[in-house]
Amino acid sequence: MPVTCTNDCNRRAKLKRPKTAEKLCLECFYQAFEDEIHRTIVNNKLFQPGESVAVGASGGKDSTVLAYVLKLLNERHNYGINLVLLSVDEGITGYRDDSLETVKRNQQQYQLPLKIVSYEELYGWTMDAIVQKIGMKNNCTFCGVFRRQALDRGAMLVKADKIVTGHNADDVAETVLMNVLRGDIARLRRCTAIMTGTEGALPRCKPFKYTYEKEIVMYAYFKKLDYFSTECVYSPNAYRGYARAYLKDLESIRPSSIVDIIHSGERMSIKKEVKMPEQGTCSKCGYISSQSICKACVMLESLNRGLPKLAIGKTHKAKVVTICSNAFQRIIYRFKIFHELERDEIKFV
Ligand SMILES: Nc1ncnc2c1ncn2[C@@H]1O[C@H](COP(=O)(O)OP(=O)(O)OP(=O)(O)O)[C@@H](O)[C@H]1O
Repeated sequence: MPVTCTNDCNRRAKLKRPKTAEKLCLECFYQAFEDEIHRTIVNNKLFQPGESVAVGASGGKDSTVLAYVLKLLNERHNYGINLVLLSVDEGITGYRDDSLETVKRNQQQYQLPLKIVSYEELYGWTMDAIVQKIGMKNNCTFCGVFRRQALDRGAMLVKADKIVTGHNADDVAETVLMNVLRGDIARLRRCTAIMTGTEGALPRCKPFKYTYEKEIVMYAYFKKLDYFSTECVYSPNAYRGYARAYLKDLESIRPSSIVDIIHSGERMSIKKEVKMPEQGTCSKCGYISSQSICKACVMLESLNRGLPKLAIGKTHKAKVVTICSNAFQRIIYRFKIFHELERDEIKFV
């Protein structure tokens, strides 16, 4: 017998909501999904009218749904924000080049401006070249550090007031688990924040903090959104993979586990006597950093000196490398190029 929608709308249920187990028709699912994100945005005051918001657009399901839903909610609820798609081209052949094609199509479909920045122009290195130097192990560390900074640099180029990313509830819960397992108190405190970077850096927020990955996939599927679904060719990402597998097991037994872990992370308090890193700025590039030299500069220098492994692991080892070198000149040069780019009129693809 056909099941009717739990919302008493008399339509046939088409799916079971992963988060609540409600049996819903498509219309009620879309409404519930969009309303939840709207409530997250409003309750956490994520946007102010007139703001320019850069959507970190990788072409994957999360950021594609994010761009689509933000455009829709902005029009439906008059947030008054200006959305810009911002993509980082890490230089990964067979992965990012294809996904950027998806972002370019999204730009046409959603009629939003698009800015692409690349590791090559910012750092003089593509991920393909980095992997050739350091191999498959630890390359995600380089990529993550460079991407974080590249997104900020790109957002500054388009004069954005903040950045939004497609990190979803599963991502946040995995990160809580990983930080507990590593005893990383500083990151544990930061990772559940819906908005970070309010002290000095460009604010960065996660409107999908409470949105389940399974629901994002369902939404993209039923709405027939155009997204790219291949995994990065360089990211076995072992540690997160275990946290993810564990979380999926928990979710299958108790779907609320994901949001429960996020709430646990939010409620954990840190003893006053625990010393937390202090935010300052990098003495080389001026980017926000809790060390005198930011991680991106340390990594870049180690790459340029042909000693990339020194940038992985303990910071003091890496610092020794950065002190003595004419590679500093190369960094200055890179950032000079960057500032020249910055002065240029921004051209949207
Ligand atoms: N190359 C990139 N350019 C711009 N934004 C990016 C890029 N890579 C990641 N992001 C942003 O960071 C978020 C989380 O990235 P992650 O690598 O975890 O991918 P993901 O969970 O597969 O997300 P997606 O499905 O959007 O690719 C993305 O949703 C996106 O907003």
